[in-house]
Amino acid sequence: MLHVDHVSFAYDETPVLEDINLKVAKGEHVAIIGESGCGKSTLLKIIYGLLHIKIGEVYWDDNQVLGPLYNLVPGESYMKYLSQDFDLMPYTTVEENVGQYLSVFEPEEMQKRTNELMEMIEMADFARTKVKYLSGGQQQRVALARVLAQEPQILLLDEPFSHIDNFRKNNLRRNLFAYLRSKGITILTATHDHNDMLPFADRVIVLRDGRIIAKDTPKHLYSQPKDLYIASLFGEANKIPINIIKTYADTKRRIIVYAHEFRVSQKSGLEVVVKNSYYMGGHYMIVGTYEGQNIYFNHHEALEPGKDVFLNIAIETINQRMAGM
Ligand SMILES: Nc1ncnc2c1ncn2[C@@H]1O[C@H](COP(=O)(O)OP(=O)(O)OP(=O)(O)O)[C@@H](O)[C@H]1O
Repeated sequence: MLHVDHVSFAYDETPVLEDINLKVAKGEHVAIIGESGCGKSTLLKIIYGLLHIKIGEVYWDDNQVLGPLYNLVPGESYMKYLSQDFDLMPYTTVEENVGQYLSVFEPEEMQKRTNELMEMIEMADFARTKVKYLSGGQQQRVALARVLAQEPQILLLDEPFSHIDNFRKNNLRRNLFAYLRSKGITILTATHDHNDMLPFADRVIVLRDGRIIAKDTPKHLYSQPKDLYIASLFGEANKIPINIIKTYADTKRRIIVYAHEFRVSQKSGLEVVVKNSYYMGGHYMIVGTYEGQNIYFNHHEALEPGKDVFLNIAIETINQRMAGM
């Protein structure tokens, strides 16, 4: 088990992480999500032992992770960290990069594993290409295969798909996380893209300004977000008083409503004035206003700016959000 025990950290005077307490079981996949600058990379670097912490401790089972003051070579052997700068050997080939840490005493096995990993990242055709000639996305894929080749017990992934085009991303995510699960590797993925974690993570840690503000399953976090910050990690969302959507409700409590949960209604509901319509492919995202507050909702067609429309949501959605309050 990984145990981050009440860790606080600052690079200078400004606190970057405050009282981080986290346990991750063997084989578990935990996603760390939050806006840019909230401390995700810093947390992964601390877990890997790249930064010296004065407050708190990190353990993998009974081994304490010792920081750079104690380790000449950064990083722990049972752990691998895929950083945002890929740490590749630019003047050697894809194949050599992937196979670098595999045992040369079993050449056949080494070749088989290298091929398997190159297939997984869909780079077999580039086996003999020098890494410096690859695009950013291709290099990121090679970096992934390279850390996997080392079969760590725990893998720390920092924005692992940030440079990879959408065309490949979905397939790669599915292949990678299925592979890691089949090997029982514990995973921590830092991301701000919910697509990296909703289908794959067992649990999600939400960071805001260096603090953990939620720990939950992806499904629960999405369906009952505690606040607008959390909901906004999943897409456009609104926070509005229940009684302005359902006039009969005798509570001013505010609930989160995702843009796709609104239905445009002819006669009743929340009355908004349309400001803009944005084409999103399968729908339009409309920005309207209600008493000076922007309201985001989806609709199948664009709406004329200045038009008054009524928005409604299903009672089931209200009940679900109320249950989570
Ligand atoms: N080496 C450093 N020295 C000083 N401050 C730093 C250093 N690295 C990061 N920071 C600051 O620490 C805070 C957290 O940064 P961190 O990179 O951990 O955030 P993040 O959530 O991973 O962001 P992103 O999603 O953009 O990668 C930021 O305010 C950042 O400016």
